[in-house]
Amino acid sequence: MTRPGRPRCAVVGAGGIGAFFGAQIPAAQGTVVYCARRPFTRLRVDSEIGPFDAPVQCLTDPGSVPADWTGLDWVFVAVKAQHTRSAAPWLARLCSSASRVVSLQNGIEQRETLTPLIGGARLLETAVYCGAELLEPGVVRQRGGARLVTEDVALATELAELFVGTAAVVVERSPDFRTEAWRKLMVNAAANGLTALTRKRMGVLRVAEVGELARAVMTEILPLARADGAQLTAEDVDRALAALRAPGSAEATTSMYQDRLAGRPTEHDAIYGAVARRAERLGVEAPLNRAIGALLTGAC
Ligand SMILES: NC(=O)C1=CN([C@@H]2O[C@H](COP(=O)(O)OP(=O)(O)OC[C@H]3O[C@@H](n4cnc5c(N)ncnc54)[C@H](OP(=O)(O)O)[C@@H]3O)[C@@H](O)[C@H]2O)C=CC1
Ligand SMILES: CC(C)(CO)C(=O)C(=O)O
Repeated sequence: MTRPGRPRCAVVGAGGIGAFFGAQIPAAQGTVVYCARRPFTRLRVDSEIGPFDAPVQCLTDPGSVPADWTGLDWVFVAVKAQHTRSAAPWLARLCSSASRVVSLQNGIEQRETLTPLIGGARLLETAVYCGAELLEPGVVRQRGGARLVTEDVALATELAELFVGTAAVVVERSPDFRTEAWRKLMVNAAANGLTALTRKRMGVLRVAEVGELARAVMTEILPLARADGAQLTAEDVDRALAALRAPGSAEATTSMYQDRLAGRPTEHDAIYGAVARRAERLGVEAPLNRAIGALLTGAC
């Protein structure tokens, strides 16, 4: 239930993104509990504005969620897509129709996946632009800006209010979230797989042949995105590629690169698998995206 006073928030998956955005909620705006696999007792974020510590309350067992927390005000989902099902017990304990759930996950299938797991809660999807990495439980390194693009709905306004007073987070409401979701998927399809497969940072896209491959991967997505109602054009590909290849991005990593380097499973199904499924459904070809997905499946 929504209680008087500060909203209560939970972050399910206290990794780079979950811990970073949880730490950005000012204490005056809400209390945050982290639902994690590995416990931590302090939360330190190292960002370009300097390191700061955030208050920590961490749980590692969904069974330990107090009964009166069901219907928590805000629940942020920040596990990798392949772990959403394993996080279902947290969502079952925390969510009711009174809750607001924010997906911070990459991909275009969050609504489909999360809706059956969140007890009728209102769901806000986001496209997350933020480079964050969990160095160890409770220690996050974040670089560059932190932007959440959402639908232009009342829930997004409430989300923006939660971050009032936090210069580090921008919540941008878009009148055309479908286009924004596909734009983000297109960026992920170009950047995540190619950095993960080459095991190189974003600067690898500045290699001419790799940059051309990234362009082809994104261009292949255009007709699919348009068949799905998104308004993306070749200029969007140009802009996205220019941003990915900017000299200032060369040292940036991607979440998939981080997982590949650490020997963890990668989130390829939420990116390339999603492209393949949508292509199948809409009768569009996507051989390059399928090939990258297949390579990552083999690599993991
Ligand atoms: N990192 C980035 O820069 C960006 C990431 N994203 C997206 O954000 C989402 C989160 O990514 P990111 O933060 O990088 O991922 P991380 O792997 O850093 O964090 C995910 C966290 O979820 C935890 N987890 C996994 N399963 C469970 C479970 N069943 N219950 C509780 N916790 C669990 C993991 O635990 P453990 O630590 O034990 O593995 C990990 O700490 C992804 O969808 C990603 O694509 C989007 C934009 C940028
Ligand atoms: C766009 C990018 C590369 C960083 O925000 C990302 O979404 C990721 O690392 O998964």
